[in-house]
Formats: sequence, C-alpha cells, structure tokens
Amino acid sequence: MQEKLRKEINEVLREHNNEITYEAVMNMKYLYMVINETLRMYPPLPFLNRICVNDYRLPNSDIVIENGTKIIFPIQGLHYDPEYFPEPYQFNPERFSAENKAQIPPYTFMPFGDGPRNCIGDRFAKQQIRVGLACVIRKYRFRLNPKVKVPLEFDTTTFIRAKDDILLDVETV
Ligand code: HEM
Repeated sequence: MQEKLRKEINEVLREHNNEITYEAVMNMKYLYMVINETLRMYPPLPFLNRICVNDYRLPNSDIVIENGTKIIFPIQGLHYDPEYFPEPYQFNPERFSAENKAQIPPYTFMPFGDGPRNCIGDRFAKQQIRVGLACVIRKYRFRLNPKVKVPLEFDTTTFIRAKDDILLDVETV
C-alpha cells in the first residue's frame, strides 16, 4: 500500500516538475483515498453534538424528539457500521475510489461533521495532510516498530488518540 502510494506521488510529481503544488497534490487520487480511509477508521472527533430546536417526529414512527433535546451523532459508530462499510476493521482505501465512493450513503462518512456548523478547516486540513504526506512518503519508508501493540488502543475521552506512543522505523527510500 505504501509502495503504491509512493509510486503515485512520484509519478504525479514528475508531471509537475517535481514541485509540490496545489494542482500536483490534488491529482494524487490514491493519496486522497488513503486519507479518507484513515479518517474513517480514526475520526479525531468521534461524535457530534447538536440540540433540537423544534419538536420533530421521526418519519414512520411515533417517536418525537422534543425541542431542547441534546443529541449525539456517533460518527465513529457510523464509520464502523458494516451496513455502510463492510469489514469495517479492515483498512481498505478502495472504499473511497471514485466508483465505490458514490455508493456510500450520505451522512454515514462525516469526519468533518456536516450541516451549517461543519468543520470550517475541512479543506485546509485535507490540503495540509496531502502536502505533509506527499513530502515524507516520497523520501522515507515507514514501518511500525514491533514494540507497538496491534491493534492500537485508543483514548476516546474527547478526541481519539492512541493511548501509547506509536513508534515507527524510518529509512530513506
Ligand atoms: C483532520 C483535521 C480535522 C478534523 C477531522 C476536524 C473535525 C471537525 C469536526 C467533526 C467538527 C464539528 C463539526 C460539526 O459539528 O458538524 C469541527 C469543527 C470545527 N473545526 Fe475542525 N477538524 C479538523 C481540522 C480543523 C482545522 C485545521 C481547523 C482550523 C484551521 C478547524 C476548525 C474548526 C472550527 C472553527 C470548528 C467549529 C465550527 C463551528 O462550530 O461552526 N478544524 N472540526
């Protein structure tokens, strides 16, 4: 997977005078698939908070969410629901290929939230991640150090973060 990513980064950069420009990183389709799959499995914010501002009857039911009710949207729960993401514990960037992505129902993949109060830094964050990863993956090869316990354990008190250090072995390509 990492080799495939490196190959794409190098190929795209060759077409762009080896310069990491906006156009170059936007052309790195596989890189974006890897980023999305990472945000699916490890959404930094695992849930969204909302407050209901009007009484709302759920369609086809007698359940009414009353004005003022606090609501939690489980982003992480949706991202691991096998109905939307089969074999959810498998890291599989192909879920986000142009063809497969179109099959993902709306509001099931929401690492940046949704609606009028979604993340204001969405595009900026994705751009920074693209540039950062393109810079390091083209020059270095990463392997998980054997001391790291897999699967990783997470502290989910607020933001999702690994409980222990994630040690990586790094070598130049
Ligand atoms: C991977 C990086 C990031 C992730 C996954 C992320 C995720 C989120 C999520 C889930 C929300 C809540 C949205 C909602 O309730 O619908 C949020 C809100 C917000 N984010 Fe981000 N964020 C990221 C990076 C950034 C960056 C880089 C900035 C600023 C440059 C930023 C600024 C904000 C702000 C200001 C809000 C509050 C928006 C509002 O309440 O109207 N975020 N973010």
